[in-house]
Amino acid sequence: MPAAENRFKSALSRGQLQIGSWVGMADPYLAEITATAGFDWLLVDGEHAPNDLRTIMEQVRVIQASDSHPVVRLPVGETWMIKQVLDAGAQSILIPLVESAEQARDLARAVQYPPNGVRGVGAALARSSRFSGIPDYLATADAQIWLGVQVETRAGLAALDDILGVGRVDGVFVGPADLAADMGYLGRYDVAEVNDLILDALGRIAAAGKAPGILTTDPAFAATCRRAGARFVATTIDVTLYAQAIRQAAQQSRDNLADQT
Ligand SMILES: O=C(O)C(=O)C[C@H](O)[C@@H](O)CO
Repeated sequence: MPAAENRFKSALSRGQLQIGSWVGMADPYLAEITATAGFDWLLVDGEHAPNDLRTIMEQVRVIQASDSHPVVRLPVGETWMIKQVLDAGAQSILIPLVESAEQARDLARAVQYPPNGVRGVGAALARSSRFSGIPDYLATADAQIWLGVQVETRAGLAALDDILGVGRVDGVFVGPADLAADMGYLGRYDVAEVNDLILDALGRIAAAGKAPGILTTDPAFAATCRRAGARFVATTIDVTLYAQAIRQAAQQSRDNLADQT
């Protein structure tokens, strides 16, 4: 029996649009609720949400039991961290702040077993192999891992063509918040100069045969990114969605009941 098919990777390689949401609540119960929403993929955020290996694994587990696919974003592309989340059963990972082909090549090695890579061999006792329940795991795991890298600085964009030349990189996510900050527009998402660079990058990524990705909660910009070639598109962040909704609910209740005495 081989490693489970990575449906996100298969869909992207067929050119299919994958619509996703950020999952930053750092809680499996809430991830399970989000996994009922019908997104193609959910980003379990280990970079900016207060997650550790166990909370990531628990969220991966509940999302894998749904029709959505978990993508784990690590805080940094360390080989040992990548090994741990892959052993915990993640098949898709996204690594922030990649600025060179050398860095991308290191990541490519980290997601593969020898001789192609350096992933440590311990799956026999890990969730990834169903605790040795997948006899062909070691021989088939590499092919089902999806590696995405984030290009989100001017240095990263300058190295984009080199990064795209790294065969084992499957997708490139352009990070609008970090790119804007790097360009001197901290906290701004409406700067034409930044958006033009994002759209240009998405087109170059698509032209290189890789999956281009983006996160934007602006529907009009999401549509523009899609037209520029974006294939994995996150349109929602659970934390901000909840924060807005609960604040609005509180205000509406206050407005409704204020004059009723
Ligand atoms: O640069 C970006 O944009 C991202 O990398 C995504 C953010 O980290 C996301 O958490 C929203 O701010």
